[in-house]
Amino acid sequence: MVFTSFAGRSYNVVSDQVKQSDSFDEIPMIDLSQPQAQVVDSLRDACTRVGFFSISNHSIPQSVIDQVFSTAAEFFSLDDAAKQQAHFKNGTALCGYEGFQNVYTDETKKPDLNEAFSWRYGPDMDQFSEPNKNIEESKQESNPDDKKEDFLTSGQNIWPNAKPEMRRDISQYYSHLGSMGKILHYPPQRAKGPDPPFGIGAHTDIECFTILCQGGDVPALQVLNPNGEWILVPPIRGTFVVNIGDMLARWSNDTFRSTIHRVLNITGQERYSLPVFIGPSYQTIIQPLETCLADGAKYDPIPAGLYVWKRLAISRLDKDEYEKQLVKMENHLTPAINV
Ligand SMILES: O=C(O)CCC(=O)C(=O)O
Ligand SMILES: [Fe+2]
Repeated sequence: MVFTSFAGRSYNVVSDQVKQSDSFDEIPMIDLSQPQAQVVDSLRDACTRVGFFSISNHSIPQSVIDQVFSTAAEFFSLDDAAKQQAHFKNGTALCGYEGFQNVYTDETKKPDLNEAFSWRYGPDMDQFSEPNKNIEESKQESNPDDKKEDFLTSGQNIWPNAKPEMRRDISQYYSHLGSMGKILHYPPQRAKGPDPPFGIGAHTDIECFTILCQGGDVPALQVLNPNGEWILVPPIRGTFVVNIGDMLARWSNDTFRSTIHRVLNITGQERYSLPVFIGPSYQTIIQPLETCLADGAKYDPIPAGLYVWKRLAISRLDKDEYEKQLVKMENHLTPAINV
């Protein structure tokens, strides 16, 4: 069976001929309190063989995690108008609220059965909006000639007016991490029948790596092993799941694996999760590292920001809007590749 992700990656070919030592049937757990050399060995194995691992003893207080999940559940239970006010189409950074079936993640373009809210971190992202100011006030204060309309490097987050404390709780959680964060809500879905929807369709992540917290005890995240079997990532309170994304796979010339995963919530319970996608500065050129070129470079250099923008925009904007914005984004980000 050949399985290409939305990114069209090729090593995600799966077959029943794979040697056992090259496959996996469970997600490794790495205890960060172990001696450093042991942690490094476990990381190397997990990143090169599996592309996914869980971490324990990470030192982020459980109370901060519980608080952000309770804020998330309250936000998703607001009425639709309150959530639409923070819709990503009201901003410039492709961040904000995404309703059910607004986005597709897998290559079949089947809409995802989740709603989500995402934001980015950066000193510029919130400079116009005090915690309780709404987006209209924020827009009036911004200078239209300013480069603030540029995507990614200096766009603005939008926060829902109906829940001002959401920004505080998310920022507190986020200050322990970095890059772009998201909260997702997956309703229970039907288990049987032809062509079932997915909470998130099969995909690989875009940035370098993802740190994901699964809320509650709702097993639904599945990872594809090289034998073509879907392996469950069990939710374990007090741990995070970490997975390699496509940028780090490109950077390491596929030494590190960016592994296909999906969400199927057939537990009958509501599920919430909180991924943070971590990458380099959006001006960085991602080019296979010299130490990983034994088989020749598999990828051309790309500017990180343009890569992220294209991957996000293709499943969120209609064709005309995508083409229109692409020109702007290429102008904004392409010079960096010639440096
Ligand atoms: O909700 C999850 O467990 C996974 C989310 C995910 O894969 C993503 O947002 O890229
Ligand atoms: Fe993902």
